[in-house]
Amino acid sequence: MADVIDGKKVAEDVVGKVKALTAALAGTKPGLAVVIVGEDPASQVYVASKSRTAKECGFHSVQHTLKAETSEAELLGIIADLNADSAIHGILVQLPLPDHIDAGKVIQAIAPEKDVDGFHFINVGKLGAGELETAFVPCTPAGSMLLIERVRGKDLSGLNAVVVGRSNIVGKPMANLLLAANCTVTIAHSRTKDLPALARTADILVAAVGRPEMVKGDWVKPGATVIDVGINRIAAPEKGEGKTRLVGDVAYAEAAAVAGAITPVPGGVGPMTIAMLMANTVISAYLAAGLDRPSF
Ligand SMILES: NC(=O)C1=CN([C@@H]2O[C@H](COP(=O)(O)OP(=O)(O)OC[C@H]3O[C@@H](n4cnc5c(N)ncnc54)[C@H](OP(=O)(O)O)[C@@H]3O)[C@@H](O)[C@H]2O)C=CC1
Ligand SMILES: Nc1nc(=O)c2c([nH]1)NC[C@@H]1CN(c3ccc(C(=O)N[C@@H](CCC(=O)O)C(=O)O)cc3)C=[N+]21
Repeated sequence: MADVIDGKKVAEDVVGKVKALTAALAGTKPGLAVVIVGEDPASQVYVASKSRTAKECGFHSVQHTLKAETSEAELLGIIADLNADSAIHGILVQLPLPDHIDAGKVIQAIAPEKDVDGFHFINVGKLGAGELETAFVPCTPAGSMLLIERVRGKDLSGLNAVVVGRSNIVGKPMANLLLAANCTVTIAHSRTKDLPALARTADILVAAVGRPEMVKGDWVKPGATVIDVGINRIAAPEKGEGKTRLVGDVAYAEAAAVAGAITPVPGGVGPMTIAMLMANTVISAYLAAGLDRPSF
């Protein structure tokens, strides 16, 4: 049976480090602004969790909850204000945005030095160029890398990594991080041929697809490290009528019988995403104060 990678525990370690760095930052508090447009209930849960963790870290935390009808111009105005506010070191605009707002335009309006999501082209470019020392790396892939390092150590040289999914938020930055760590990386997507056979070549298999339990046990190489990024809410009639539960993109029980180590859902990558947002924000505050960049 695979070792279960305890993302909650590793996230607590990261948050503990953020707290200590915050306490050591004389004079200023790291400031995080989270902007949410509309009332998507899942988004509300994540945003509440981000604000709670930010307060726990000792941050100055502000949340802008805007009506679903908010115009793009209004949102861009708020971002301009946050860009200019010296008490704010990190700005996160919760995605997805309503259809009448151009999400790309909004993301590129965030000052790159406050882009703690790592979605601005400046940060995307730095990651692509391997400039990890100065980039903000997207939180989910950054957190996934810390989990992989906990299992395999920091030296991932020569390992075969397969990333299933090529989104700008997860798949592509994940692949770039694994490449920077000297893995041999393959990115798979909806047009990939014989995905099960490709997945079986992976020493490190990352699933970021958004399809409940798609990755089966016989897709997993014995002993592989499996990182399940997927968060899917599905019906759970066994828990009662109308009840739901969270599952990943990996058929957990089957995969755990074969893998060397695996992340659960919930309690795997999800908590790491929030922890790395705090890490990026404290990094931003240190840089703004002219201090050395802390590492995680
Ligand atoms: N734990 C966390 O903190 C986070 C979790 N998530 C979760 O991760 C998952 C992925 O998110 P995200 O990257 O934003 O999703 P996207 O929908 O943006 O991307 C999904 C990717 O999966 C690929 N794909 C879809 N179907 C298949 C298939 N049948 N076979 C192979 N590849 C396929 C798509 O391919 P193509 O490009 O060809 O369409 C695409 O590249 C979701 O469940 C999301 O909820 C996301 C962010 C944070
Ligand atoms: N600009 C932006 N940045 C994001 O990072 C971002 C976003 N938009 N939009 C939505 C996705 C999703 N996301 C998650 C964060 C934490 C959990 C998390 O903590 N999950 C818990 C379970 C939570 C539950 O029970 O619902 C877990 O996996 O254990 C999940 C998903 C960040 N995202």
